[in-house]
Amino acid sequence: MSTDKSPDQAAPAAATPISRPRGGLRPAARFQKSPSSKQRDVRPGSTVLRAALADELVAAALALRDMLEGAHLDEAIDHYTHEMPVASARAVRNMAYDATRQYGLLSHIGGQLNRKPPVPLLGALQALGVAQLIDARRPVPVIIDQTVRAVNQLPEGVAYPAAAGFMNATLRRFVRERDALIPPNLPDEARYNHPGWWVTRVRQVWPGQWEAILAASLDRAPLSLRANRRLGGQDEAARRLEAAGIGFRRMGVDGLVLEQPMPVEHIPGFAEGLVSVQDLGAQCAAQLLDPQPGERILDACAAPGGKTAHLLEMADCEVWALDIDPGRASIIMNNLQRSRLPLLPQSGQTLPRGNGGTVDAEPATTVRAAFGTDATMAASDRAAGQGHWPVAADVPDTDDPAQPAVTPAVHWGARVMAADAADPDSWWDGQRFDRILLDAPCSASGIVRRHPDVLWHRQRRDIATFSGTQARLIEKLWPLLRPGGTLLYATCSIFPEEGEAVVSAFVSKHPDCQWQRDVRLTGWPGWPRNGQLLPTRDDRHEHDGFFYALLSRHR
Ligand SMILES: C[S@@+](CC[C@H](N)C(=O)[O-])C[C@H]1O[C@@H](n2cnc3c(N)ncnc32)[C@H](O)[C@@H]1O
Repeated sequence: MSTDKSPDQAAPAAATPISRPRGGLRPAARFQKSPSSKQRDVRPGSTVLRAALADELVAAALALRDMLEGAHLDEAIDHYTHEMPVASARAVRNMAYDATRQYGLLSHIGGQLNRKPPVPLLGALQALGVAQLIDARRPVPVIIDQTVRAVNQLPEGVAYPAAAGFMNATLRRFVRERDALIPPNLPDEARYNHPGWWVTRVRQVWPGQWEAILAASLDRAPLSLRANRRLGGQDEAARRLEAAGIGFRRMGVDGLVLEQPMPVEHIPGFAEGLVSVQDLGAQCAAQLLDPQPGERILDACAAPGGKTAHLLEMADCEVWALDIDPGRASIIMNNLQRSRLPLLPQSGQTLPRGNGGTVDAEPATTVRAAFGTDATMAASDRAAGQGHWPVAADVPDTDDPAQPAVTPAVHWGARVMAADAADPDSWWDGQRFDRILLDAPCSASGIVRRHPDVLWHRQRRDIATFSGTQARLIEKLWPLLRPGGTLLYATCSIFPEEGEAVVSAFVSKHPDCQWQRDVRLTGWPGWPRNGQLLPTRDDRHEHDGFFYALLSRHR
């Protein structure tokens, strides 16, 4: 995890199914071309605290350009800032996030300023310059000067000979004609900084709340924490924060919201797993599913494992944590390790152990087929460069007198697998689950305030594609639930096509399924009966957008 996240974006990347960079990221900016940075060492650990604004603008423009071409914004920013001083990397992150949050307006202004569209990188730099000029606190001459200097640092082949003049002229024109370029009657995309189809759809489906939803989605999300109940819970986390002089509010049963975001490495107890970063709306999942000791639970789409960890913090249960993406499955293990939660050995696997030896797991069963060769814990261990995984069956050497007695049989923890939840034949052992969490892949339209790039990656037709995948997953997983068991269907979407519609269609076809609408959650007096949490800045219920439906299977 990067250590240079800005206060705005201190949280590690949340679970988000937004698209991968298309064709990989571009080469890093050539900071050595900058006249200012030529004379200074701007690498981390050097005495230089900040690169020139022109350098920061180049890095932000590269990241914005890549984001518009399909890259994850966070990944792009990390890529272009890893050699920058921490303060500059933070400034780049803030500039790139701010520009992404107002890209509807910036692209509208660009359309007015430019006779023909500039090459994408020059257009991204212009958008960043305009974003800086829109902010009335910024000194206009410095912004224009540094943005023009930044043009001269763009990689060869991007900036044509007159590009600096073009940038200078268009930024000055923006300053002169600002009011005419930002009239009150802007088109929806520019006015609400969401794609036009998105605005139309939210207006249709949430007629009373649509403007509040769009506004809340453009907010900077606060840093919300989940306290680990096994390590002292909310009381202990609160005590540690108070001792460090960090302002916070307690929210719900396990939640704490910091007054000021900060890099996660600075949060007391984060490294030891006392707290994890998780939105308050996401914290509802484990509470709704209500795991009980001794139960066998399936977390079907689990990476990066926030909800898996919460389930295990709540009860001594066995959680099968699946994710189709082996790389993301290994992140589940990292997160469980940090939270001091045990991994159960996979069938047929040999796991590394704390004292450098190995633990032989039980003989191979059908579960073994779930793993590709790259997805075993040992392989993930190597990839992640970790020393060892905490294993519930962490058997000490019996010939070492310093070691305690042999650990009794494993009875709770996570079995992490890289597997397709929609293909149970490839991983399921035939024993039904007591509870299933289906946190299905979705549009991520509820978590825009944390991932504003989702706005510019999604297309209208994607919503129907996600609905189809969600319907398929719930159909495939229902038979794995024991009679009397409970399935929690969840998405981080605000579109009913991915929530209410998927569940209604499913319930209507399955007489053994009952939708439990009268759910009460401790700490949530206004829990919505339709299970749809909408993104809100309300102090009492501060959260992202989620949809939850609790389904019970008749005996
Ligand atoms: C919304 S995220 C899950 C977030 C996670 N539950 C958490 O709280 O940290 C959806 C995940 O589903 C995974 N996924 C998508 N299709 C899948 C499938 N067919 N089987 C298993 N996992 C899948 C994606 O790789 C992604 O990590």
